Amino acid sequence: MGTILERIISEKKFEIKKLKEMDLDTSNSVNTKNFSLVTHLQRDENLAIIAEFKRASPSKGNINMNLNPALQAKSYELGGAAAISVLTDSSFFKGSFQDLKAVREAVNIPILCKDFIIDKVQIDFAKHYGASIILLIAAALTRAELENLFSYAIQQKLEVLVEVHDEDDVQKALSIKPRLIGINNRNLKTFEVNLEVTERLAPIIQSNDTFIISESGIFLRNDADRVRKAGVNGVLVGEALMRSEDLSTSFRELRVPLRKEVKE
Ligand SMILES: O=P(O)(O)OC[C@@H](O)[C@@H](O)c1c[nH]c2ccccc12
Repeated sequence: MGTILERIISEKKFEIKKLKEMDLDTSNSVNTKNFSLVTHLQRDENLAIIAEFKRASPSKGNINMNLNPALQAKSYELGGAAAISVLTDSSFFKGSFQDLKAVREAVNIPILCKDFIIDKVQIDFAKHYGASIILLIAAALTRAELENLFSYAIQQKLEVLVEVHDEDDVQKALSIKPRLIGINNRNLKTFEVNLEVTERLAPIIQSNDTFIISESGIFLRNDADRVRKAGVNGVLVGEALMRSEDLSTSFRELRVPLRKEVKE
């Protein structure tokens, strides 16, 4: 059986074979327009929100199967999202590259291709369908693989969010000096979610050149405040926004000021 992460990775190996058999017509690529999340984070005075389009997940089952990706993405942009994350994994999250493309055509902010990337061909597809940022999960890669995929993505002019969940991942991630590190509060082996993970790991990442994003399990202002205090620049939010019946209120709740002492 193995952990969910192991199961996903073995499914990816199979998908990668299929991607390699397809001929990507790069003359027909979606225009990525060079949007930069790093540039956004350098200027944002509030907690930045990466809003995720996530129809379903292995831990929660179906979250919201009725939403249109382009319309939801437009509402995220209007609500003040810094970037949009789109799940492209189909087997476990019911996403697709078509969702990514639909979102790219609907908004003018950076888009993160959310998938389990272990091969360059997935980076080519992410870029082709309009991603400006890709995710690399430290726990799914050796240090050498992480380094290779990271430099390949940078050559393709993509930004990279390196995801960590424990101290070993952090050491692996820091060795490649990424500009964006995501701390996943959800353990991809057990599904357990705990914001304490951000509180533990953010202080050991602190560096002027690296922006930190706290990922998963953020629903309320209290959660946003808690990770902001731990020193992060932004949050990645899926379920809370996919279930929200009033997105502008949800965004207002989560966009807490980065420095508490700044008062108007
Ligand atoms: O729906 P949540 O709890 O707000 O979580 C969003 C996001 O962090 C989560 O979808 C995620 C974080 N890292 C991942 C890696 C792969 C797939 C999904 C994820």
